[in-house]
Amino acid sequence: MTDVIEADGLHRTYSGGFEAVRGISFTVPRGEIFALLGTNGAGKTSTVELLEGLARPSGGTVRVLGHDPYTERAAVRPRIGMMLQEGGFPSDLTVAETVRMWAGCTTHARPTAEALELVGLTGRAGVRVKQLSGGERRRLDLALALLGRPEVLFLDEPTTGLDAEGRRDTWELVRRLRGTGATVLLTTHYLEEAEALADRLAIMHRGRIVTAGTPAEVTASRPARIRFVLPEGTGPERLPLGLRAAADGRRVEIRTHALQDALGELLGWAAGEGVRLEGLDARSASLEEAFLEIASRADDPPTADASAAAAASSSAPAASPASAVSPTAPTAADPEEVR
Ligand SMILES: Nc1ncnc2c1ncn2[C@@H]1O[C@H](COP(=O)(O)OP(=O)(O)OP(=O)(O)O)[C@@H](O)[C@H]1O
Repeated sequence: MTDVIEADGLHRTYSGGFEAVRGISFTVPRGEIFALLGTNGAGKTSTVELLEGLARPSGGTVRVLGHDPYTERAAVRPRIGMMLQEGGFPSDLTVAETVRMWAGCTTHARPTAEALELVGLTGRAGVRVKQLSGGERRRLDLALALLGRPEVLFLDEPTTGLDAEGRRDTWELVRRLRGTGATVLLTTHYLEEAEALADRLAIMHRGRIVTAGTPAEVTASRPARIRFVLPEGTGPERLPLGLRAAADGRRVEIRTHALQDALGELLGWAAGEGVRLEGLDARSASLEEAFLEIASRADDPPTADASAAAAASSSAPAASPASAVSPTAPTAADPEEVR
């Protein structure tokens, strides 16, 4: 499969010297949905803007559809769709007028009715933008991003502000677009969104990719968890040796990479001893746990990023130690950003 997005050792340093993106590398093949996750301020939007060609990296290279999206903008722009975190529309235009205005600047634009239908805004065509709800504005944003039938779609938090139904409609639409061969890179704060949609994902923290891979690969490295409460009079010391994990009084939590074995041992012991395990709950690791563990980390040394991400996904290599520079060491000067 051809890689339509290639980021190699990307850095972005803002004026003032703050390095928001610290040497990240990943590739996205054609027809894949790739999600960038991370805490607030992790550098997702800063990265997406580099991929969209809205800013020039201060280090490293970006290729979208084989071109540099910043220096070869004319070659890339007609083939990509962008949904920024905050779209700015003239608020007095109606929804349909907004789409028509945008269509005027788009090569081979979809008909207005088709674009509105895709995002479920047909019934709101005559409504002024200022009267739309936040979720409807997000959908209008999406309609504009889809107008030019893009081969590559960048969606920065596409479902923020949408209700549960709107979110699911958007997921369905994104899947349909993938079905037509589009490549989608999205950022999201919703872990279930990444889990439901993404073929692969990367979790960013403080400007670096800490882990990357399929949702299953990312969670596989985390231990599963068994929780239960022992009955009165049964102390955790009575548990089989291998299961005497972190116990807080009668409350027991066991973390294990062999869930079936541990659960089998526990249930066998409970049956043999006639012990009832209250509130027994066994679950595999979730993306949320992986995310929270990463989010709680202090600023890791760059080398830790490289090994973690490389282990998680060979196709999404992390920053090489050589390319990870000090956050206070900008490479050049520029009025708006250090390039
Ligand atoms: N123009 C700017 N000048 C200086 N610093 C900036 C600028 N834009 C963003 N930053 C900083 O860069 C860091 C990364 O911001 P970015 O918006 O890329 O993060 P994010 O992962 O998209 O966060 P969020 O989830 O909150 O949208 C933040 O610390 C932010 O304050």
